Amino acid sequence: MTYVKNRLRRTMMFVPGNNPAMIKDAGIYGADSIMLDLEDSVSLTEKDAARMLVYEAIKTVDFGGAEVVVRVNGQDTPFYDEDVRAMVKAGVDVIRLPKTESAAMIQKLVKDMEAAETEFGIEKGSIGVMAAIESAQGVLHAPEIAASTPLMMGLAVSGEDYTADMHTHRYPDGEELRFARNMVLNSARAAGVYAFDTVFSNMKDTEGFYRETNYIHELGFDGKSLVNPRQIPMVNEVFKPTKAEIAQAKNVQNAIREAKAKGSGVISLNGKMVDKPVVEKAERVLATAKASNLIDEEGNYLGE
Ligand SMILES: CC(C)(COP(=O)(O)OP(=O)(O)OC[C@H]1O[C@@H](n2cnc3c(N)ncnc32)[C@H](O)[C@@H]1OP(=O)(O)O)[C@@H](O)C(=O)NCCC(=O)NCCSC(=O)C[C@@](O)(CC(=O)O)C(=O)O
Ligand SMILES: [Mg+2]
Repeated sequence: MTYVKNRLRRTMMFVPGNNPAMIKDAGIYGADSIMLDLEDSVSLTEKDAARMLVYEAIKTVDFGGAEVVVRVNGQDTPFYDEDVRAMVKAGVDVIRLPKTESAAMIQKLVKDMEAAETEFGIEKGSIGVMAAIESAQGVLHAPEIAASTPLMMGLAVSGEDYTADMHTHRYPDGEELRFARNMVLNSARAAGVYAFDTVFSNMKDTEGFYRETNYIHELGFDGKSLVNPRQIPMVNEVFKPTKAEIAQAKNVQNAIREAKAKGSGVISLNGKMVDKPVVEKAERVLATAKASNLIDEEGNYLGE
């Protein structure tokens, strides 16, 4: 497996690391990233067995081209050292550190990964890291955490632990997460890394899931942590650029090409100004459309 810094990461599905049936089939649902969990979905008595299972799975299971992320146990637990060592040896793509509260915690993770890479003769820097922001301290230090290492792939908001730390609960309107979401997203963008929204745990509330996914898509998140495969197509639907958005993005690209040929960086398209930020947004729409197989290399629309 190989860590790729830039790729489509709309859906990151948690898979409990002690559940062989779920792990075996995790690749069939089309998640962009599969997150094998050694932390809170695994009971204390199963930590060692889950680590061995996840290690074997990374070596042998076909995850259908998904990126493979492992959430190790926290640095304040007796499981962390062996989790990191085993996952580096297995050749995971990305290690997710839970309950990250400082840049120093990520720098320790990178050091521990380097030690394991040396031990097992693995190329340095071939595994990415990501940080879960799950507390008031984590949110306050999100800017430094995001910029703590060139290996940083992204930051994730973790709404369940965060709301516990803030002495509140999850509510349908998401007000309790507003500050954390904005801090994490802004910190990720400032450092040039990915931003992931938190899990939505009520599988029966489809309407609420769509509402939350639309909201975080509008804010600018790259993707969402998920707990169930039924959530994958719903996120993809929300994140998919429409045919009209793709056509508009192509018009913007053509218009700016024409403007540049005339020596200008700004032009009007159907009465609206097209300048650098508009072009950047159009490029992002086309990159997502391409990665979602909605257009070919030449930009021709391929349809659903
Ligand atoms: C929720 C439920 C029990 C529902 O079960 P159900 O059985 O009712 O589901 P069904 O829909 O009926 O399943 C249909 C078929 O899909 C298979 N299937 C289901 N889920 C699958 C899956 N995840 N991976 C692969 N396969 C799956 C299933 O095996 C079946 O396969 P088959 O029998 O062959 O048809 C189940 O999904 C599940 O266990 N989810 C993962 C829970 C988890 O990991 N929690 C920890 C992470 S959060 C956290 O820690 C908080 C956080 O840290 C987060 C942060 O940091 O962001 C924070 O602080 O906020
Ligand atoms: Mg958590």
